[in-house]
Amino acid sequence: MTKSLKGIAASDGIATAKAYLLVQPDLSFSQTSIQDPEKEIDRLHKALSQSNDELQIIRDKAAKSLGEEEAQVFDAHMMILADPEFAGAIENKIKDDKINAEGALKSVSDMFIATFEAMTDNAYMQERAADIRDVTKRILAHLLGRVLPNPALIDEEVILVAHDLTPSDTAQLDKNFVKAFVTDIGGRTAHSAIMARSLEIPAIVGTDSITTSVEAGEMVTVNGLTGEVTIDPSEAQIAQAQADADAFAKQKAEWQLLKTAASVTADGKHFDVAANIGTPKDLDGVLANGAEGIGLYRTEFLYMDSAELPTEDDQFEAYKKVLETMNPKPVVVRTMDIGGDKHLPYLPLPDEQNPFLGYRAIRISLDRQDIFRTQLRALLRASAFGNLRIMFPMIATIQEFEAAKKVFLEEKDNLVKAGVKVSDSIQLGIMIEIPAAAVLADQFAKHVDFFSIGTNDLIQYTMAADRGNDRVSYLYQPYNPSILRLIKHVIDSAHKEGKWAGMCGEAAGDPIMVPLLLGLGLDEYSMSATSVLRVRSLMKKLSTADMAEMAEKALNDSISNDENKALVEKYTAAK
Ligand SMILES: C=C(OP(=O)(O)O)C(=O)O
Ligand SMILES: [Mg+2]
Repeated sequence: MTKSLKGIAASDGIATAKAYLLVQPDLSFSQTSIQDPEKEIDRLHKALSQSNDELQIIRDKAAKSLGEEEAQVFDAHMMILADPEFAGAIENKIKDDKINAEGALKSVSDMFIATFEAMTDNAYMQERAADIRDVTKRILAHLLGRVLPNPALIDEEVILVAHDLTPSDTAQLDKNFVKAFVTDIGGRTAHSAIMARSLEIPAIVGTDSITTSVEAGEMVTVNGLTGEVTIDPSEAQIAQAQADADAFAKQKAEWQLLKTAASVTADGKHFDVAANIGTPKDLDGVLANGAEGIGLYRTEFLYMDSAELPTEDDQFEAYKKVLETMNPKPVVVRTMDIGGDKHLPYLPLPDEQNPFLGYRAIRISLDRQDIFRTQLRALLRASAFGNLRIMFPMIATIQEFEAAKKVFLEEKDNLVKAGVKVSDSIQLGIMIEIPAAAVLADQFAKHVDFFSIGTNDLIQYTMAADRGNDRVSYLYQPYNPSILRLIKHVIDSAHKEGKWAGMCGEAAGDPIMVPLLLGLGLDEYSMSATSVLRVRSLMKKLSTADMAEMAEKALNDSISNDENKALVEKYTAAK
C-alpha cells in the first residue's frame, strides 16, 4: 500500500528505484557451554571461510570503484582471517573453556583489541584494532546466519535506506547504482548530506522512521527537492516523479548556460562564487559548474579515505593536483578537521560526552604537531603550483591562531633553508564557526588575512542545536537575526582592516541566504559545486542596493527566522 513520509530535503534530484536496506542486523548472542568442541570448531572454520569469500568479492569491487590503495584495507582483514594465531586462539578457547564459537570469538577478539589499543606509541598496531573489530563482526554474522549489508556489493539501481550514514559510508556509494538515499536521522549540514550534494545523489534525511516503514525490495520514490518519500508509489505517482525529474533537468540545463560567465549582480557588482571539495576527485564537478575558485578544501577526507595517516608525499600530490588544476584561481585549503562526526579508524580519539565540543580540528593539530607539521610541509611544497590560501578550522582564540601561524612559519623557514621552492604570498585565514571568534572578529581581523564563515557549525553553536539532530532542526535557523548580526559583524570587521570575508558553510549556497549575504557585503561564496550555477543565476537578478535595504530590515526589524525568510521571498518574488 502506498505510504508517504516527509523528511529534510538534503540533496536535490528525484529518483525511483527499489529499496536497499543498509540496516545492521542484531548480532547479539549468548555464550553457552558445549559438549562437542569439534562441532564448534567446524562452525568456526565455515564462518571464517564464508567471511573470506565475501571479503574477496568486496575487495575486488573496491579495487575497481575506489582504486587499489583503498582496497588494501580488505587485504588486512583477510590476513587476520588467515592468521593461524587468531584462529588457533579461538579454537583453544572453545576446547579449553568448552564454550560456543561465538563466545570464544568474542573473548579472543576483545583480548587482541585491548592489546593493540594499549600500544599508544605504535600507530600501526593501533590501527589493527579497528580491523579486528570489523572482521569479528563479519565472522559473528556468519556464525549467527545473519547477513551484513554491504553497499559495495550493490549491483542494481537502488534507493539506499539507512538509520544514518557516516561520511565514510557516503564516500563509498557508487552513484551508478545508488540513485538516492533516505535516512531516519540527520540534518542538511551533516557531512553525509554535504557529500550527497557533491556526488549529486538525491537525499532525504531525518524521516524518523524510513527503516521501519519500508521493506527491502519495495519501490520508493524520492524527491530531494521537497523532502517527500513515497513508498510503493502508484503508476500515476511514478509518472509525476518522472515529470518532476524532467523539469529539474531542464532547469539545470538553463543554469548550465552560465558556466563560463562571471558572477555579477543586476547592478554590476562582481562576487566570487567558489566551490567546496573533499577530495581531488571532486574537481570534475568544480570545473563542470564553472566555480571561480575553491573556497574550502576539506582535507580531512584525505585522512579518512586512507588506511593510515597519509604521508607528506601523498598529501603533496593531492594538494598539487588541486592547485595546478585551479591555477590561477584561488584554493583555500583547510587543515585537518577531524573529530565531531569525522573519525579516523587509525587515530582512536578518547570517548567524549560531547564530541562536537571536544578534542577536534585545530585542537588536535596543535596537540599532535607531528601530524600538523607534516600537513603544513605538504601544503608549503604544493604552494609553488598555484594560488594557495590556508585556513585553520575551529579557531576559538587569537592565541590558537598565533600558535598555528608560528608552526606554519617555522616549517616554511625550514623548507626555504633546505632550498625548497615555496610561495611567498600564501594567505593565512581562519574559519569563523565558533561564536567567540565571531564576536571578537574585530580583533581577529588584525591578525588574519581572511575569514571564512562556517555557518554549519556557527549556527549549531550559537543556537545550541546539533546540526545533525532532526529533533532540534527547528532551531537550526540560518536567517535568525542573531546569526545575521554575527555575520554582519564578521564582514564589517574584515573590511575595516582591509581583509576579505567569505562563507563556506552550506548557507552560502542557500537561495534565501544569498540575497541577505549580498546585502551584508559578503565577498566570497563557497558551496557544493552543484549549487554554483543556481547562485550565479540568482545573483544576476538581484541588485546590491535593494539587498542592503532588505538586510537592514532583517537585522533590525525582524525577530525570527521565518519572518526573515518571508522578507527575502517578498523582495525577490518578482525575480
Ligand atoms: C564549513 C564548515 O565546516 P564543516 O561543515 O566541515 O564542519 C562549517 O562548519 O560551516
Ligand atoms: Mg565546521
